[in-house]
Amino acid sequence: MQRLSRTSAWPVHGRQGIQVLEAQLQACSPIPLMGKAGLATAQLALALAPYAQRIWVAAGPGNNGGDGLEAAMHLHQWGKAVRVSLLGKAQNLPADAHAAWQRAQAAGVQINSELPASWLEDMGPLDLCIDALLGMGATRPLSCEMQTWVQAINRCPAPVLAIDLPTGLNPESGQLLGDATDTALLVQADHTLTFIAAKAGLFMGHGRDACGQIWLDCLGFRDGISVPPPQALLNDSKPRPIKRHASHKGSHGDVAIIGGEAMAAHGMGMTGAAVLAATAALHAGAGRVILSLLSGQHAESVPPDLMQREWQRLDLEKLHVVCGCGGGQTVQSVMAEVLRRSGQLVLDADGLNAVAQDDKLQVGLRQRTDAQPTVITPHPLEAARLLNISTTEVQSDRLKAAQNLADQLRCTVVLKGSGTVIAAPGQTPRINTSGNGRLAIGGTGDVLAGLIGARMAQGLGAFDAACTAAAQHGQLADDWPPNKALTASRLAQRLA
Ligand SMILES: NC(=O)C1=CN([C@@H]2O[C@H](COP(=O)(O)OP(=O)(O)OC[C@H]3O[C@@H](n4cnc5c(N)ncnc54)[C@H](OP(=O)(O)O)[C@@H]3O)[C@@H](O)[C@H]2O)[C@@H](O)CC1
Ligand SMILES: [K+]
Repeated sequence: MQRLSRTSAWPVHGRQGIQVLEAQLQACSPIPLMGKAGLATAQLALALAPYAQRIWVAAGPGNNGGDGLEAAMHLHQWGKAVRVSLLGKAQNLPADAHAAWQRAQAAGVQINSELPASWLEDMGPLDLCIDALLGMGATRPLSCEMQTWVQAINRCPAPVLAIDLPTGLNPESGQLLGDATDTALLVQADHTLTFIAAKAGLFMGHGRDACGQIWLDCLGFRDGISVPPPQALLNDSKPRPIKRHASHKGSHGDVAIIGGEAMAAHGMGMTGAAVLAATAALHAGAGRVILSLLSGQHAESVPPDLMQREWQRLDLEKLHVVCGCGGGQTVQSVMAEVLRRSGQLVLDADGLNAVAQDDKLQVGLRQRTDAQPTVITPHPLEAARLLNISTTEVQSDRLKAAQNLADQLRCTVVLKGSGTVIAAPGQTPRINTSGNGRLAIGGTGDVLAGLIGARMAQGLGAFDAACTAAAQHGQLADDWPPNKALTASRLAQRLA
């Protein structure tokens, strides 16, 4: 068993991949995998809460419940006061889970079909709750009874350990089951012990909030098991590019930021977005950073390190261009030329909206050559516009949406949001695991675009630059002092 960390590119598998692995693991295991899963759960429970005496296991009607029954048996045998609430009838449990129920009963575990309220008084306050209601078999909206049980777990003041995944979570998308929107219908776990392989839903959407610390037990994985291609890899953190002594400003690339129209349609000046992207590129170590405001004006009060130049005077072929940031409608008029001429390109925000609205620009993006790598950084709504689907469809399969976009537009895609996905043609997508809700403020996307531009300028390929930048951007937010406000400008200035 291991704590999933950010230092390794863990493979992520969907239902089918897990089933393929499961069958092979079971074939070479002398005991049912459920026995291993239950023992691992009990061991983790003991390690997390060594002094816990009173433990409640909420067990569901399938094999996830079976894992819970196995865990309950071990914890009972180790001297804990364990109560199991079983949702459903024991005779309806699948075979392995039924066998686990029989073993737990024979060992003397107290199993009933009620929620704790009625029996808690004679037991005293709970020390730990184990969520074994639903796992990989969760495919439909929560039944009313299941909803009540989920809410009971969430009311429980004790820490919660979820088995395989928190109940209520769609294991593949990270959304709530059945497209529910009320997060009260999702177990909020402190720890999640997942089996066989990491699942995408744990790292995306609501999964990021609901899982707590994620642990993985591969249930006896060994050499010789044939592993299907993963759906994705977790985006491991990477070292920053090293700047050699024997280098000069020209060695670290020139980034140009094109954006910031004078007065956007809604009446607000948008130069700030471009300045943020430029500041990010500067602090991330690009050799030179040029700010080209579409307002045609020179911005006052920007760092003196930034050069300012009209976009028409830029040598686009030689530059790492970041285009879009606050460009409003004005950016539309420059897009064709930017797409055709820019050496390397990051497209963000208004640049993407311009592409979404204009088929010719989409053709222009697709026609960029291999020598003109491009990264686009849509949030879910921008991705939906580009794919001509709804935001809900994007969010229900973020991996697929990012990959479709990458294949259609022949570029690297950074699909932002909870569990940023990085995809490119011919690459296994990455799911970024750093970052948190403090990044959900205006301007942080501009900072990310500027950072990607800087990493490309320093010599990373488009996909690597996107992966490195996403990891670093999120990590900065994770390391941010809790009592200090995180703003986009501060974020840009903390880059290195
Ligand atoms: N197989 C193995 O080798 C191993 C499996 N392992 C463990 O098994 C787990 C997968 O088990 P699983 O496939 O039995 O699914 P599980 O999540 O328990 O749920 C199925 C039950 O729930 C019900 N149900 C579904 N949705 C519902 C809803 N919304 N609201 C209410 N009810 C709902 C569903 O009813 P149905 O939809 O069929 O009517 C059915 O009765 C996996 O996550 C891991 O923990 C480990 O031990 C390792 C080895
Ligand atoms: K569970």
